[in-house]
Parts: sequence; C-alpha cells; structure tokens
Amino acid sequence: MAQDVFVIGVDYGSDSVRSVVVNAQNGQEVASSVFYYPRWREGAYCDPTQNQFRQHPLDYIEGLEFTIKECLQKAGAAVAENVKGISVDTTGSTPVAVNQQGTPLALLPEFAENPNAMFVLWKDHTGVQEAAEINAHAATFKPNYLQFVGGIYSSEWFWAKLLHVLRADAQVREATYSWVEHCDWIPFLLTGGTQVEAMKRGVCSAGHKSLWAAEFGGLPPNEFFSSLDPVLNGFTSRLFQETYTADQAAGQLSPEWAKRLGLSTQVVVGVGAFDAHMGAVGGQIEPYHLSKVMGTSTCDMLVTPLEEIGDTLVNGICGQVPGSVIPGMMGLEAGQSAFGDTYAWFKKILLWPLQNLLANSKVIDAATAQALVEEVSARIIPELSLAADQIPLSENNEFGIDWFNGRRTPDANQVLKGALSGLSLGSDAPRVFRALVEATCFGAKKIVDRFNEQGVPVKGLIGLGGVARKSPFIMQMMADVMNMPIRIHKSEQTCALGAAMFAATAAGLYARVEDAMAAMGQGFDLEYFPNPEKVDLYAKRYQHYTELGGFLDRHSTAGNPASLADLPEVSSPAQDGQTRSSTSPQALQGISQTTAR
Ligand SMILES: Nc1ncnc2c1ncn2[C@@H]1O[C@H](COP(=O)(O)OP(=O)(O)O)[C@@H](O)[C@H]1O
Ligand SMILES: O=C(CO)[C@@H](O)[C@@H](O)COP(=O)(O)O
Repeated sequence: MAQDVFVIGVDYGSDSVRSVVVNAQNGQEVASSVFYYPRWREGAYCDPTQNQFRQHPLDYIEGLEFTIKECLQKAGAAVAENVKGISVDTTGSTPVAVNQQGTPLALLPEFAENPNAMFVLWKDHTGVQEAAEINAHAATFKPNYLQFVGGIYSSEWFWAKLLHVLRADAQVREATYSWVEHCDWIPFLLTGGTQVEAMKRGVCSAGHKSLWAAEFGGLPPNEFFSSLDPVLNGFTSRLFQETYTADQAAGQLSPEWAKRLGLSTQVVVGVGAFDAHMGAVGGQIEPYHLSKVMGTSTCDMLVTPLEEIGDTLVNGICGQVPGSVIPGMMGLEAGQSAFGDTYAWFKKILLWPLQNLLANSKVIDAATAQALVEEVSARIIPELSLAADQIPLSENNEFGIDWFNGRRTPDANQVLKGALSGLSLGSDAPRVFRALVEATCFGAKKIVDRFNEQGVPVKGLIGLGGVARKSPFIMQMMADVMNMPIRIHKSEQTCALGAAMFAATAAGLYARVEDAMAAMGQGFDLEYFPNPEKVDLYAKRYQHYTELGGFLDRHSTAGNPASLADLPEVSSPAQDGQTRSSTSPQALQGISQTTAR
C-alpha cells in the first residue's frame, strides 16, 4: 500500500451503533462516532416483563448514516477519498421479517408501528415455547440437525423467533416473504439490493443460528420444518443455500448510499457477521485462547485449526462453524445471556427511589432531581466495585446465580432465573453486588470447564468489551476464579476494529484476515494474574455455585411456559416411516446425541 488508505468498521451493539475510520496499514483509528438508537432508548416496542425486545430498522438506518458521516467529517476529505472498504457487524441472532424485495416490514407504512415487523433483538426470549418445540422435534429426526449448535436450540435464535412471529401475528405472516439477520441486511442495504434471493448470507449467522451446515448440504430440509409447524412449509426455499465468509465482498456501495455518505461507488462492502466474531478478530484471537467479549452479555469465542478439532463436537455451546470467525478455522461460540446486564439490573433496583420519588420532592426542584439521578446512576457501579473489593472473601459470603436473562451456555435454558442466597441482615449493597459479580465469573468458568471437559482445551483468556476495560475489580476476580491470567486488549472498539480488518480484507488490501490482524492489531496493555491466596477459596465457592445452580436447574420447569404439561404434542413422520411423539423430558431439556462430524 503506497499511499495511506482507509477502511470503515461499523459495529451495531444492543443500545448503539459505532463506526470507526481506520488506517488500513496500521489499524490506527482516525475518527469514531457513536449513535444511540432513539426509539430503543425510549423503550418503544419492548416489554421486558414478557422478554420482548424489538428494534426498529429506522434506528439502524439513521445510526448508519449519522456515524459514518460524522466520522468522515472529522477525518476530512482526503481520508474520505481514500476509503476502500466498509464492513459491518451486528448483534445476533437479530432477525426481521422482509418482503420479496428484502425490505423489513416495519419500513412499510402499514407495519411501521408493529413490533412483530421489526428486528427481534438477540435477547428477546418470546420464543421459549418455540425453542422447546424445536428441541423436542429435532430429537425425533436423523441426522441430528442440532449437532453443530451444541445440541440445544435456543429461543435467542433464528428459527424459534421466526416461528414465534409467524404464529403470533397473522398480518405479518401474510406479508413475510423471507427472514433475514441484521448482519446480512445492512450490507444488502448498502449495496442497493432489491431482491432478497440475491442477498449474500454470512456463514457466521447461518451456521451458529440458522442450522445451516455444509454437511447437511445447506439448511435442514423443508420436511423438518413443515412437520414442526405447517406455517413453516416452503420457507426454506425463500431463504438460502449458499453462505459466505466475512473476508468476501457482498458488493460495492450503491449510488444512493455513496451519495448519502459522501463516498465513491468503488467502496467495497464486506459480508457481515456477528459482533463477537468480528470482535474476536479485532482483539487478535489465537487458537485455543478464549476471546471473551464482556459487555451487556458475554460472547466467548474460540478458534482451532480444522484438522486439530476433527470430529470433536462440544455439547451445550452456541455452535461450531468452520469459517465463522477466521476463514479456514473452526469457530466455536459460547456465552452468558446477562453479564453487565446483571450489574445493570442491581443498579436499577438501587435507583428506584431516586427515579420515582425525587420528581415530586419537596426539597429539590425537578432539574436538580434529574441531575442527581444522572450523577448517581453513573457512579453506582464504579463505587460499588470499590466497596465490594474491600470485603474479605469467606466461604459464607452471599451467593448469586447469574441466570438473570436465562442461561445461554453451557446448555441453553432461557427459562432459568437468577438467584441470591446466603442473605442476612448484614447483606448490604456492596456485599450483594460482590455476590452478583462473583456469580457472573462462576458462569464464565462453567464455559471454560465445558470446553476443557469436551476435548477443546482453553489455553489462555483474552478480555474484550466494555466491562473488560472498565472494571479492574471484575477482571481480577475473573482471573482468581478461573485460576488463569487474562489479557486485556488495548482497543476500546475491538468489534468495530475487527469489522475494519474484514473490510480491508474484502477490499483486497490483505490476502487473509490473519494478515490484516497482524498489521492492524493494537495489542494488549493489561494482564490480570490469579491471586494464589484466593484461588482455593474461590474453588470451594464454585463448588457451592455448581450445587445451588444444579438445584435450581432441576426445579426450573415449575411455573414456566415451557413446562412439559404446557407443550402441545407434536407428531412428525420419523425417518423410519413410523410416527413418533416428539415431546419427551429429554427432548425438552435439549438432551441430544453426540454425533461425529
Ligand atoms: N464500571 C463498570 N463496571 C462493570 N460493568 C460496567 C461498568 N460500567 C458499565 N458496565 C456494564 O457494561 C455493560 C455495557 O457494556 P458495553 O460493552 O459498553 O456495551 P455492549 O454490550 O452493548 O456492547 C452494561 O451492562 C453495564 O452494566
Ligand atoms: O450473541 C451474540 C453473538 O452471537 C451477541 O450479538 C449478543 O450477545 C449481543 O452482544 P452485546 O453484549 O450487546 O455486545
């Protein structure tokens, strides 16, 4: 690269989208911009009591235009003229119903206010019933279509969400032609796509969430879905067969978007992938090092050479997909559905009186009350962390279970709930906070244990994301609980930087994403080492976490919508021609066979 050339990485998170313009030679950030989704921030289209979290496509479009334009304005015309590529990562599985032109239904006037016509955010769990049915149904089929997604289908994923929306809303069902992941739709939008069949679908979302596998010749057959529910009959023919790795081009910027953004139509748009997968690349993942993106949730990514993992399948994770992180390597994904969200929940509890009582205070005016709420809100977690760090660790400290948004891995079960135990009159806010942090670290250790137990050794830990950089308290506890050092990546924006590395590769500036990673990676600036004095005590407490979690897990179905009694019997023609009832306790719990790949 003779002259300076630039690439843009766009990272769609749960609350905001950020774009970065990066020098493609050395990865130096030239400009960045963040946009908080306005409709989402108001809580529109969501109902947390029902675990319904929907996002309007306009939040995404407005954020795309705003952040890229602001970046280019900051960077200057000389940079804008030399932008060669754009790549995008998003949360996932975050799919939407589209018409034949690939337009999300909420962009049509008749569906503009209908949450079922919007993106179903990864953490929306309205499809728990449908996920349970998919698990039960899959247990009656050969081959095991869940074998590459850890053996259990989650309500956070593509098919459970599709089935739920189709059942819940006849009007949306009538208008739905296809079903599209956020990470595939943005490149389609930027390249001016007009027919959904032509949309390039990324292998990352397809393999981890949509049951696509080369071994199946694509998606499972129509019969698998039509016998689950006739509303799915014929749906696979309107989805996809081919998938693409994120180092490939989806196309070039359309004339409309080139004009809107002030860029050339020569700019290459890369195939999209999930935030954590591109984040792992931005954070310089290496084989057998678990790359933990720690923010609202965690996504734990691991890569291995294909020939080394061979036929090994890891049960209870979010899947293993060749090329989902680095083309040519196996990408394995696990994670926790609530990590920072657990601390955010506790903060919300503590803020209740301030948010609800101060507005009509007799002592301070409304503006001061609002300012006070904002100040306290910003300080609660950092101050609690300092206070919690001072509490001596003992075997009998308060305990927590981290399943506040269900359990993603190991062994997805989104109907599980969080818990606190060992409370006494002395359990003050810092002590409860400490227990919650510890619970999230124990949940993280369960994932490492699962990889180790099932033949994929975790040889190192890499910390990425907001919590990794903001909280020395939590990262030190993570090292102590894991009894392993954890390196923290220097970049503030690893996901966006990873997207920029993929953009550089898709634009042909590098032959392989590994080359982009080596040239553009920003390195590590911190490392936490386990404190030998605490390791044994944490090991004892971890044992208790295992026992308490096991107890809650065994008693979890009572009162939950996915309990055995609530499930309809789904009959399906089995492969041997006999009809079997698909509802069994094992199927409900997602117990699956391990099948060699
Ligand atoms: N000082 C802090 N210590 C621990 N957690 C924090 C701190 N500040 C914010 N958080 C948590 O970080 C999470 C947001 O992480 P971030 O990486 O910024 O966002 P996202 O996951 O949407 O990409 C929130 O859930 C919040 O509770
Ligand atoms: O699940 C995935 C990727 O598979 C993530 O998109 C999801 O956890 C959202 O991550 P954030 O915590 O919002 O960064």
